[in-house]
Amino acid sequence: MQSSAAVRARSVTTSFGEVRALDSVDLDVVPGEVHGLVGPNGAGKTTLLGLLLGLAVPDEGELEVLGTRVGRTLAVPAGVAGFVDAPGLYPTLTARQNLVALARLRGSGGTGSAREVDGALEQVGLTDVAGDRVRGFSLGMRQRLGLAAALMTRPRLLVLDEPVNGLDPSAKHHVHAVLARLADEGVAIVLSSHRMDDLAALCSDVTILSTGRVVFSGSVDKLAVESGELDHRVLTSHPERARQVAEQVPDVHVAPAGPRSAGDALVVRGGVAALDQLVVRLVAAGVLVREFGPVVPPLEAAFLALTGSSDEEPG
Ligand SMILES: Nc1ncnc2c1ncn2[C@@H]1O[C@H](COP(=O)(O)OP(=O)(O)OP(=O)(O)O)[C@@H](O)[C@H]1O
Repeated sequence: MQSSAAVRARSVTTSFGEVRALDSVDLDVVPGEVHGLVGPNGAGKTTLLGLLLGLAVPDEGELEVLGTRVGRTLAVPAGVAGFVDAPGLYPTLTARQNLVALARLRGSGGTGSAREVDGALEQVGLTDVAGDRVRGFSLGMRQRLGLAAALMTRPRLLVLDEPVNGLDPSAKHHVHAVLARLADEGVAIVLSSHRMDDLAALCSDVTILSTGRVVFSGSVDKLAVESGELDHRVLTSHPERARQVAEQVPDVHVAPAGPRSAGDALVVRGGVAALDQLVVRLVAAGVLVREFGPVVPPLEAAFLALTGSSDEEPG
């Protein structure tokens, strides 16, 4: 097994006592790809990221990182940078001092020169707080400093655990832009997130884990299709008339009036053709359609369906 892939995992299994944190996991990531890992709590995301960072080795299966088979000893594979849980930082040092210290500790790659450090801080938008002690940093600022430390090693594979967790919208936008640029330059990025909207904004491909098993792996577009028929909320100028019309459209299921159809909205479910037909008939009946969209976004619905986390009754 030797390839140009950034990550190639086959039947990777890792257990902690009785718990199978990863159960026969396959993963493929190519250079320039931003690959998201998502799954409910305890699904195995952090365990998998830890394997990529060389913090643990699989019990079974084959793992190749940047063309090199991961062996049986713990070591960060060359060209890989990132962090799991939270970046390891020195709270009593400033942001700048942290980056210098981390570069010196690593010994290889960057030297921690002022130019390098300032460049990394600028990339993640921390220039203004470069001289502040990390002790006072918010979660989001620590995440960004961890990213800056990783960037200084000029990685070919970047591994990030919840990199936009705790970031405000502007900081999130900043990090998205940094990651997109790195991917354009050919860096492979594997990141975890609990939020499907963040993954959709950042990733071309996603792997969904559920209790250690891969339940989906593929493009974000393909995942959206997995959601199947969704409940849609329809807001119109004439709610009563709209309900009467909808009840006459073949293959459209109309949910009974209730909390989910609050604000005079109808909740309907059906295939694309049936929902298209509904809009045509509403307009023909003189009912103006003001809003028409899925109650739960398609990616989230697919996630809930695939991980069995949905406790919602079908409309
Ligand atoms: N060091 C450990 N010792 C014992 N069990 C562990 C250890 N690390 C992880 N586990 C177990 O392995 C499983 C996977 O955990 P992991 O942290 O990889 O999941 P996760 O998807 O990252 O979860 P979360 O979203 O909550 O961070 C869980 O059942 C967890 O309790």
